[in-house]
Amino acid sequence: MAGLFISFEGPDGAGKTTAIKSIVSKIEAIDSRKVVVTREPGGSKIAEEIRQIILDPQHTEMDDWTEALLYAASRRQHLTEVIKPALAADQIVLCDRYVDSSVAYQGGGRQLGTQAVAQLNDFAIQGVYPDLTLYFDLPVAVGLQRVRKIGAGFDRLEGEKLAFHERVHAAYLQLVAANPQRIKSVNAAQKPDQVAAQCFSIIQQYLVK
Ligand SMILES: Nc1ncnc2c1ncn2[C@@H]1O[C@H](COP(=O)(O)OP(=O)(O)OP(=O)(O)O)[C@@H](O)[C@H]1O
Ligand SMILES: Cc1cn([C@H]2C[C@H](O)[C@@H](COP(=O)(O)O)O2)c(=O)[nH]c1=O
Repeated sequence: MAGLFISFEGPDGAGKTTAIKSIVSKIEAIDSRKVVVTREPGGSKIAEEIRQIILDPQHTEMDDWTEALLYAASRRQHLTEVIKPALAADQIVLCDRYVDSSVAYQGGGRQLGTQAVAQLNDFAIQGVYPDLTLYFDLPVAVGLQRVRKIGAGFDRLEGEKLAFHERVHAAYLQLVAANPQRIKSVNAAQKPDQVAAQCFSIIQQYLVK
């Protein structure tokens, strides 16, 4: 498949969305391909509807495997409707979270097992992995503090206890160590413009000038 697929990963409040916004124009300045910004869970009508179900803080009774399956279903729909067509059209896809989030949050955080959740997602993604994944490295408590400051309240996942988020963090670090070719760490504790600059210096190596 042509195109360039980049995912952004990390704990809640790590600054992924903020960085993606400022990276788009930097990419467009040197690569003529169309840049598509999207996110998971979500990114298409059906996938966004699944997102609402998953993140609703009132859905306290949701079974952990149901949660994992819903993330995978949302991913499958998004991949089919948005990511694959964009890559086939030789576009650049910047995706705020993708399959590594499921491995870290459901595999690690929910303790369903990182291998089991990766296998579940194999059905959804059929081998479509990002060319590059930027991992936003930040202590869990700092990210949650940033989210708290926004004042919009926590969604169902953000509202989990600290131990859950620490397990997510540990699973991410394992993913980073196991996939050095694909996943590159970014220091997300820097100022927003420094974070964006570090992301872009990595992405630049994948662009067509
Ligand atoms: N480098 C930074 N330093 C301090 N604050 C930041 C930084 N980057 C983003 N923020 C702020 O932290 C909050 C969360 O940022 P953002 O939404 O970009 O994170 P995110 O990784 O997309 O979070 P989530 O995964 O929870 O959606 C926002 O209020 C944003 O303004
Ligand atoms: C894709 C994906 C996401 N999550 C979690 C991570 C976050 O807590 C929320 C999504 O909210 P965001 O503000 O858009 O980052 O969902 C997950 O647990 N598993 C996944 O596969």
